[in-house]
Amino acid sequence: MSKPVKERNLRPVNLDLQTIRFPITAIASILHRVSGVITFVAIGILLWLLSVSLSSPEGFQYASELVGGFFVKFILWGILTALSYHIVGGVRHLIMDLGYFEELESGTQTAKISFAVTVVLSLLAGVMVW
Ligand code: HEM
Repeated sequence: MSKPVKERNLRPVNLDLQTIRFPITAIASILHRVSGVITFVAIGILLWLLSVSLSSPEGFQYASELVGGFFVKFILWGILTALSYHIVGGVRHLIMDLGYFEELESGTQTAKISFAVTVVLSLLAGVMVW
C-alpha cells in the first residue's frame, strides 16, 4: 500500500541550482537533445548558403566570401561539432536501445567515450574549416 501524501512530502528536496550536480549521463543526454536542435536549425542555414551559391556566379562569389569570414567559419565549426556529437551520441543511444551498456557504470563509460570521440571530431572539423 502506498504511503500517505504527508509522509511522502517529507522527503528532502534540493532545488538549489548552484548545488545540483548532474551525472555525466544526464549531461550526455541533454547535450544530445541540444545538438539535435542545433543540427535542425543548421539545415536551414546550410540550405540557404547552398541556394545563394547556386543562384549565379555573383551568388557563388558572395557565398565564398561569407564562408571566408572568421565568424561564419566559427558558426560552421560549431554546426559540425554539434552534428558530430549528435551522431556519436545517437549511435550510443541506438546501441543502448539494443540492450548494451545500460548499467550506470558502463553508461558512464560510454558517455565519457562519446565526449572524447566528439572532441577528436571537433578538432578535425576545425582543421577542415580553417
Ligand atoms: C539532420 C540531422 C538530424 C537532426 C536535425 C536531428 C535532430 C534530433 C533531435 C532534435 C532529437 C531530440 C529529440 C528529443 O530529445 O526529443 C534527436 C534525437 C535522436 N537522434 Fe537525431 N537528428 C539528426 C540526425 C541524427 C543521426 C544522423 C543520428 C544517428 C545516429 C541520430 C540519432 C538520434 C537518436 C538515436 C535520437 C533519440 C535520442 C533519445 O532517445 O533521446 N540523429 N535528433
